[in-house]
Amino acid sequence: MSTQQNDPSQHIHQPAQLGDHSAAAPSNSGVVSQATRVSRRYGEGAGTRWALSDVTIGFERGKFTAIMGPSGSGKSTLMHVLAGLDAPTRGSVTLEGSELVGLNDDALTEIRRTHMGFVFQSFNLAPTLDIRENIRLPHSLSRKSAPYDEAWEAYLIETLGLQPYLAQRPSELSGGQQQRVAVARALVNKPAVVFADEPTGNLDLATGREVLQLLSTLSREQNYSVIMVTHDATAASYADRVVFLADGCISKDIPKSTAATISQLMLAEVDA
Ligand SMILES: Nc1ncnc2c1ncn2[C@@H]1O[C@H](COP(=O)(O)OP(=O)(O)OP(=O)(O)O)[C@@H](O)[C@H]1O
Repeated sequence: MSTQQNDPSQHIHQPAQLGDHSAAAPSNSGVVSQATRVSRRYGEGAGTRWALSDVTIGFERGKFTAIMGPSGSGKSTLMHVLAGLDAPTRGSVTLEGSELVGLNDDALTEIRRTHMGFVFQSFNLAPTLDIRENIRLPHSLSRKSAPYDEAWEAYLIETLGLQPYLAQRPSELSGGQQQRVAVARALVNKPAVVFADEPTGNLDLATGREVLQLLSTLSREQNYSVIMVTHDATAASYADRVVFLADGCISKDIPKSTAATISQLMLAEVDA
């Protein structure tokens, strides 16, 4: 991997402010999550590292995108910035046309609970809650005044095959079962976007495929966007689009491809 860094400070760009969506996709477009000229710097002086350098990318509703790239290329930073978990040094990040940059932590937390879902490699279920309580957690924690959609919960439980486990604790379930609970929890508030960080990393091959198939089918059916960070070319082959990062920049952006093609492109990135 090249250590050459693209210094985005050469670009003069003022981030859009709250209510000013001039730099963002309009909310009625197909783009649900958008980063515009986003840079993220870590450290100062000689130790400066640009984890992201002037990245512009939009993610469409109903589309499943995989983000790939060598270790240290900026995948997690991009996902964290898109989810409002990390603030960019420069640039604009919008969700459904609304600016996230500049919002305080409480506002970002509420947006994450009501408009985003998260699926992690390590499942991250609450160990003391039973499965039904875990599925309902994003709704219980949010200030959302909308009534809980029992029919939607029932659909998720049925589709994900969770009925037999509802009264159990996460530790009593297998990894695959726990990840299906995490998928239900991620979808319970009908998010605009689901962020998945290596969602199959702790699953066997068959269970991993099942989880990816569910994420992909549900995103199409329910019209939410999935943004998945992965090192696994097979997992990325379930996506409608594969974006490659290298040294904090987007190096390739391709439509749905086979695992073999994605592997070859990944190898080319590592060798570059
Ligand atoms: N909190 C931090 N402090 C300092 N540098 C950081 C921090 N987080 C990330 N970086 C640096 O930013 C760059 C991008 O990191 P990032 O975690 O986004 O890469 P990644 O592609 O997700 O890597 P991996 O595949 O290994 O998880 C790396 O050089 C990393 O060392």
